[in-house]
Amino acid sequence: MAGCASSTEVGSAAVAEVMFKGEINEANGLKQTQALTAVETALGTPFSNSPQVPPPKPLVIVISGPSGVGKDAVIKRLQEVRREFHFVVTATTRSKRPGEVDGIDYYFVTKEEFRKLIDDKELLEFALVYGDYKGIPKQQVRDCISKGLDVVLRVDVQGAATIRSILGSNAVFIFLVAESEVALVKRLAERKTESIDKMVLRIATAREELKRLQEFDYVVVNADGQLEKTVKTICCIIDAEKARVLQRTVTI
Ligand SMILES: Nc1ncnc2c1ncn2[C@@H]1O[C@H](COP(=O)(O)OP(=O)(O)OP(=O)(O)O)[C@@H](O)[C@H]1O
Repeated sequence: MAGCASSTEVGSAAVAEVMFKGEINEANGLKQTQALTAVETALGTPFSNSPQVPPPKPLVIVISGPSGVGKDAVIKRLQEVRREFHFVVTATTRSKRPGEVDGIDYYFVTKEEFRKLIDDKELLEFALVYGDYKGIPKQQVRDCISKGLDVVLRVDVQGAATIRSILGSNAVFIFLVAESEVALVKRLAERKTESIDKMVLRIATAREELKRLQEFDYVVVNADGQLEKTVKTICCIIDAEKARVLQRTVTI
């Protein structure tokens, strides 16, 4: 009977078998360390203590969606719950507003500096917004990736398309939607930042943007009063991306 065998009576493989059947104890004289040595001997190589897989690669996560859907609100909350992420700071040519801090709210640059960034192809994407330029400097993303940090970008749907043309499937693209158009309108109205004309433009644009949903990897519904759930879903997506066998690799 296997339970009665001693280490001198059985071969290494048999000892291993005994051990894994849970039949080893001090009483039968076979110490666990001896058994493990026997397993190693049977295997022919020592047990390895190295991680079984390399650490996950840093991610570039692009959060997009129509105006008013809640991109800023979601990112603000994400910043609170996942402090290890780097939230890219946009460069802008507009002048600093009271309370804004250079390097935290925006990188405030001159039009000449911005033009040089465009000429040097050093922007992931840029847009002219009400006469001022806004863009995402590539260097910030490069610096984070080289330090192994995950990067979160917040862009409109057109901006996401531009980034996709540069990074392809190497970034993770998340499309935020409201639960309905009515909910989106209500959210924009409650924000009280839009005139009627601007609301018309934003909702008409949102309809067009929704048609581009297929270009994204994930869609997350940011339902009314459910900001926490939205952020939790995004965290789950990021965790799942970290567990992918084929990791995305960003090079820019
Ligand atoms: N889940 C939610 N439930 C209720 N209100 C929300 C939710 N998410 C965001 N909001 C509110 O909706 C309004 C629009 O959100 P936010 O400004 O974050 O949208 P945005 O997508 O960043 O818009 P834009 O692209 O125009 O800057 C804000 O007043 C915000 O507080």
